[in-house]
Amino acid sequence: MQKDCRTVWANCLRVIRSSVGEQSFRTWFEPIVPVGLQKNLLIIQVPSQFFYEWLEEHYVDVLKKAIVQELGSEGQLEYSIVVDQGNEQARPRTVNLPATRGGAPHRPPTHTPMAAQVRPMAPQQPNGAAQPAQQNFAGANSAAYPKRQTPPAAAAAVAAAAVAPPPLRNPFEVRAVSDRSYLDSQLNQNYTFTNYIEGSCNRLARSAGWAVANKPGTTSFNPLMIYGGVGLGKTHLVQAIGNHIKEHSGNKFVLYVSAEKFTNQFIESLKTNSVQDFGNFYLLVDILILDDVQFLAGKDRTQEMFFHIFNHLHQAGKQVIMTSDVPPRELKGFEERLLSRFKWGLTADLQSPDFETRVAIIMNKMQADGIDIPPQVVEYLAYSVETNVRELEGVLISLIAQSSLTRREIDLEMAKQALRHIIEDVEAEVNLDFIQKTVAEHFGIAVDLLKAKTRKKEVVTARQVAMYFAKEHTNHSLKSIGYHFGGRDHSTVIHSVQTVSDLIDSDKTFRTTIQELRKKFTGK
Ligand SMILES: Nc1ncnc2c1ncn2[C@@H]1O[C@H](COP(=O)(O)OP(=O)(O)OP(=O)(O)O)[C@@H](O)[C@H]1O
Repeated sequence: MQKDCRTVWANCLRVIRSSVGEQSFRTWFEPIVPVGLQKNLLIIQVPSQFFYEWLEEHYVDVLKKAIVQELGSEGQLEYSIVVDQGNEQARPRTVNLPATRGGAPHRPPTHTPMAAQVRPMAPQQPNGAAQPAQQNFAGANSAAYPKRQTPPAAAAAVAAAAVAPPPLRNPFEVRAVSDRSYLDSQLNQNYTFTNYIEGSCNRLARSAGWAVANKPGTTSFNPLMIYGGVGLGKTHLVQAIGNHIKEHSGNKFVLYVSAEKFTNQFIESLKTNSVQDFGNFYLLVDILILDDVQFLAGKDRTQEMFFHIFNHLHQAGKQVIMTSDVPPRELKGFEERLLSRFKWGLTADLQSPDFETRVAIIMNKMQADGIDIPPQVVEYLAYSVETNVRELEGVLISLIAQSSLTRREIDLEMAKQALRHIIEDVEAEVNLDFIQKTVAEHFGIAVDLLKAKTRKKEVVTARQVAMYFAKEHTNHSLKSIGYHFGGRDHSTVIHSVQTVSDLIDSDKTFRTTIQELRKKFTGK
């Protein structure tokens, strides 16, 4: 009697089931649909390119064994891969199967358009994106991750009685997870769009983030890559996106993970032979936020794993969001195929906040803590800490602590003290105060005169010299230097620096004065 493809595949499944674990069987073999049998060629349909690659990498021998048993040594297997028509970028390319390694030969995979497939268990998303394996994984045994969330109060009793799994001991402990609300997103709820101050430094990144937060996976910003220097708000922004999605599309599983944690978990899974659980777990995710992706540099195997996960999620219309300290083109130690994927969507940078944004950030933080500080203190802080929002926050925290310890109102003097302690390392020992004091002493004038309006010649010269050294020995911008010299603008600072440079060239006595002063700042 002529066999049909279903019977052949059912027999193959029996062989496979005896060779792989239950979890793997459900995850990797149950979703496969037999779609054709031509003599000794069995055609099976798999939900995605990733799925196909995974089978090839991990189960090729098991599949061969099953095919040979069922169709004889001439038996062949062909994969038909479901293609997401609505997402050309994600369209898998034809992949040639590796040369036969004994047993049944393979044929290259064919790619079945999503529309042509008949699979009730893999519904299409509204945007037409294929939703292949992931749906099935969610219902099947899956790898659970960090800690469970507390179920909402109303559901707590039912949950406790019905499913409540015991606390998970390790991140990838395998257990049935039919309710994904048990999975913790690892998001910090304090990071929101509301408290993320917008400025010209972050406008593009913020609006792209907002678009993604409202339509995850369906904009062309997939992946969304945010890059920028230390402490400029990358983590805040991507977590704000995650929190917004969680709040507005409750059933989506958002996961925030740092690249370092991802790497450590992956290494752990290698040690404990649970790489598949690791992979399975990440396939559950609807929105994956990977922070500090530069950490993956040079870590080939972790990159490879991330590559597969990325492909699968992207192809299934899931959103991927990443941060990096440099733009993708400057990332070193990455495989080209991964770098090229980073550039598929939108890359947006974060710059150091400008003065007005810094003022707004300070005001916002102070308001959130219910603290009032005089405008001139806000201005002083905003002028003094220019490059890094985290540092700015450090000064604020220190001010708040001091004010509550000493029961004093925050004033300019206290702000100066706080700055001295906190940004010492930025300016080293040579800070603006020291320069002003040293130069004033040298010229025999009071420090305050450097900041005053007077235009007496000896004061003007001393002021110009102090500005010159401030430019040479501190990290302050021209604008900030001007501010610390009585609120002068940056063109005055440029003019001062130029005047001093010219005098050094033309006036020997003046040159000696500068050399003496410089020794006090450099020790040489
Ligand atoms: N535009 C902003 N509005 C409000 N707060 C901000 C803004 N930018 C940064 N911050 C705050 O600055 C601090 C540092 O930000 P964050 O940790 O997001 O920086 P990062 O770029 O991820 O730093 P790193 O490079 O060290 O990972 C956070 O407390 C964050 O809330």
